[in-house]
Amino acid sequence: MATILDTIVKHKLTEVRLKKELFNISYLEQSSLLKRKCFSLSETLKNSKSGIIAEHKRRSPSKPSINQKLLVNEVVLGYQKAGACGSSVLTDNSFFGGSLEDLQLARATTDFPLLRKDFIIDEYQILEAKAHGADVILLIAAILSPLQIKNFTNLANQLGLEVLLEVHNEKELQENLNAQVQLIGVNNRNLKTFEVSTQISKELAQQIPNEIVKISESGLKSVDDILELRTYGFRGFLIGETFMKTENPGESAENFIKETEGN
Ligand SMILES: O=C(O)c1ccccc1NCC(=O)[C@H](O)[C@H](O)COP(=O)(O)O
Repeated sequence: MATILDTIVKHKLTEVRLKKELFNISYLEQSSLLKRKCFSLSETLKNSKSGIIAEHKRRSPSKPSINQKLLVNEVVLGYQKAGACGSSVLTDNSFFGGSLEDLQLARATTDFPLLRKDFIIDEYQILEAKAHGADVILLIAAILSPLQIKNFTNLANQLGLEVLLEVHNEKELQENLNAQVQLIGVNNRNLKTFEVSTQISKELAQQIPNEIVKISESGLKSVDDILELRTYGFRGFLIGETFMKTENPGESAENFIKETEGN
């Protein structure tokens, strides 16, 4: 049976092919954002006490409606004021209701690291990420070969972008340890069943080399989750729904961050 990732990737292949026909590389090269020096998420996390990366997320395959009404620029500005280390902005439209315009609005409003959260399967999307204001791209090991991850990382790094490599099991991690990424994220959400457990972060933590910043992603709800994962060496924590499901995600993030910094 096809998994949600299979479905998303199938859709993404068509989406990117059509986009490349409509807007070729020289169109992206006109963006003034391409010349910009990126903010470093890995350095920000190394120097942060809380390590929170707060996500803008309207909906997802596991939650059809999280928060559809707030403006992306207000949300990410709230996150920056709250003291988050950066923000993740979903740019996939079909499954998450996000867009590249969201990323560009977030860039225009903030001056902290922005992660383009999407399903990258083509080099075109990496240039597109920088051209719309991203500092970091996500590469998902479950949908790419180790060679693609190496090549995509090289291109991203040449553009000044950092790479967050997402893994969910030992094989995905071990196969890609030499890819030269700056950040490795362990996804606590099983994308086949949508079950969430921080157990996988705890199991894989020791296998991630110390020079790569460790991030735990998804399903993080409480300050206790953060305090426990810190003891396993995690420096970054990607949180979406816990903040986005509230009326004021910035305020929720601020309270959460204050509590993590106090402990
Ligand atoms: O969130 C989903 O349902 C999902 C489904 C399929 C692929 C990816 C998915 N999520 C993307 C993410 O990585 C999360 O948005 C991110 O880690 C934040 O997670 P959470 O704090 O649980 O909202």
